[in-house]
Amino acid sequence: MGQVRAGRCSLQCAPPIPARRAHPPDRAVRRQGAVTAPHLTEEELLALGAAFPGLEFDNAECRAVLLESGNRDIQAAPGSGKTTILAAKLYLLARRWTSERSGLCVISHTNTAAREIRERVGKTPEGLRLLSHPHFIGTIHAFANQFLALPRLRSAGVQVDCVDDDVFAAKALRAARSHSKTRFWMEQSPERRAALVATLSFAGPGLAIVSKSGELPKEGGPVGDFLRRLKARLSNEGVFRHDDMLAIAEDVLVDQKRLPSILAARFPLVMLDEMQDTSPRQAALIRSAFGERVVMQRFGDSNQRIFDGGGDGHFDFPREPFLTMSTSRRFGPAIAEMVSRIREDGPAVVGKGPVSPHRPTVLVYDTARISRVIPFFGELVLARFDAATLAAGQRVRAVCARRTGMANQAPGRHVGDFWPPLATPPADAPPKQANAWTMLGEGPGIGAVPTNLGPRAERARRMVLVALREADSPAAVNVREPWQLFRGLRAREDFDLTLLRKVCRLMAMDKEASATALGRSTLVDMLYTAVEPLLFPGMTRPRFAALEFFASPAEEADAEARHGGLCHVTVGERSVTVDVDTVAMTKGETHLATLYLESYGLSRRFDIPDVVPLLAGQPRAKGRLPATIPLQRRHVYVGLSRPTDFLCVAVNRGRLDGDGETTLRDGGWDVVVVE
Ligand SMILES: Nc1ncnc2c1ncn2[C@@H]1O[C@H](COP(=O)(O)OP(=O)(O)OP(=O)(O)O)[C@@H](O)[C@H]1O
Repeated sequence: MGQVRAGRCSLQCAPPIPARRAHPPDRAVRRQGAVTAPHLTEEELLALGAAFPGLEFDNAECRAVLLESGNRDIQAAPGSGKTTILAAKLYLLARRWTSERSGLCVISHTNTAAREIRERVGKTPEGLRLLSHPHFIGTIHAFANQFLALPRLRSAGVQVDCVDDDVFAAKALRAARSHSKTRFWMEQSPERRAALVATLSFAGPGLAIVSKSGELPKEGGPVGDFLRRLKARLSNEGVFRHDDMLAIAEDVLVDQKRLPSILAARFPLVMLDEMQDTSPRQAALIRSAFGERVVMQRFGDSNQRIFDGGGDGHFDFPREPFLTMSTSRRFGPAIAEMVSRIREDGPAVVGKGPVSPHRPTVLVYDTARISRVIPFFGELVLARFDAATLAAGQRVRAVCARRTGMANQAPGRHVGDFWPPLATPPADAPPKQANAWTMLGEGPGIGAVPTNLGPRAERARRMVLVALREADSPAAVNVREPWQLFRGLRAREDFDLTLLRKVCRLMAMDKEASATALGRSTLVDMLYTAVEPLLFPGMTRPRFAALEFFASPAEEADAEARHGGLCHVTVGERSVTVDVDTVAMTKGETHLATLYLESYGLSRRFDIPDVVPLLAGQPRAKGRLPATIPLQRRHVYVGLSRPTDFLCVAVNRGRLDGDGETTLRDGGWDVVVVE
């Protein structure tokens, strides 16, 4: 079984940072312990004017954040420029950074946010330096993978093929169904037990094998033992769930006691973005990775917390005494007023962005007209903004808190009710598989050193191995590593490796080869020619090319899905595109105009009807709210705080009580009926 045993994972202790021999930790700590976060001065802030023309940094709250050099939380209102200030601060720090061994560590919650920071930082030559060693800008998962879990797995001899919940689920379910006792057990309660199998995971330090969807059958029985062996086998084949990597990272931290000193020397200053959506478990992981020795600055907005982390601990952001950025640069006073009414905590948002002449508007629709809601909003936008404003590139968006939900309620329950192309895919949609083009891509470690030919060549060889496995080639049976495959093939007299080597070299050297549909089909064709003698006779060229493994990469699928969210609205000669999506996918964005679509939440209430009195500026009801309500309201808060100029909210007429429209009008909203 290799390094991972059934029941418990016993990965060997690994030095956490691969360069350990070159920089023994103790020496590194002593030598690098002197590197501390630079203290920025008022004079240095003057450089921001030239580096970021058009932005202002003279606000007292902004300056306090820029000059802060200690451990501090920053609670920032929506649109207050927290991402902008973070990028400006990184630019100033980059100008002062001289160490080649220690770097800045910037950790965010989502890939989108990490990319946004990297793009902004990369706009200046000084900031560009932060995009490579010794600095790190990436997600929590990328950090945990790159510095904790992957080194541990590598030193235990486990090669990681993919970290993907869907791929894991597909493989686990396939294996479970081919084991007769487990298949019989699953048939007793198909949905629940399939979920148990699909989410087999490692848990906590110690790496116990559990399921995220309930209790596993006990060890000692045929099914319980099989499932534990299955998890161990998939791990040894290099297939993991995202959560596994966090658990492995936690495990490393428990038995590598010197790791926090090493990481603190490597990264004396750590900045955390989107802190509100970092789960308590992730926050604890970061805290124990760096210990108390680093300076840690955490940016976020507790009012925008829409991922609750599954209740895995106490949420401690912002910690007193924290700095505040309460002034929004995104919108003016009218939108700020509406956004403030719905906030959970803290002072009102001050709107210092552009003063818009367009009044916040409620769109009231009858159920029969629900499909008109988004086009109607597009028409209002066309009536309010000229062609030049629309062409300037700021987006027009319709957002909804819920992607799915089948409640027995009048439509308006989720985004698919308003925009059917975004309705959930059918439950029997095929599960995601390992993907050739993702494997050839740049990997999960945003912020890693630039990829060189070695790792790319290794990825190409691994891609060949997995392709052979997916094609059920006898040559891949019990072969775990690419070098084993190639050594075996070299020894065979009936197989000529020359062409296969050529294909691998092409995939490694020509990054663009897999970037287009034509390039990808050419590669698959060449690969087939090279490996044909290793395949079953029935595995014809078209069958090989049709393997799920060679499907278009995720980005293209995403792009197609995104296309499904676009609503083009034309009036006369002019048109506008309304881009429809969920709140979770649009957080952090700035729009010209935003339509917030009501939805039916986990609280078993509709979000907008539930907050009509608040939206109208009436005092909050006293008493405790059911636990799910604040989360639902925070979605409304995030959605309402996106636009610079025009804010709309859609609500079903049947859900507004008799006084609803009057209440909203009295509270400063225009109310328009959807025609
Ligand atoms: N210092 C500044 N001077 C002028 N405009 C600014 C400044 N900072 C931010 N802005 C503008 O305000 C808008 C919001 O900025 P940004 O996205 O950085 O805010 P944020 O606090 O990260 O938002 P959110 O919390 O809602 O995601 C952008 O249009 C940005 O250009």
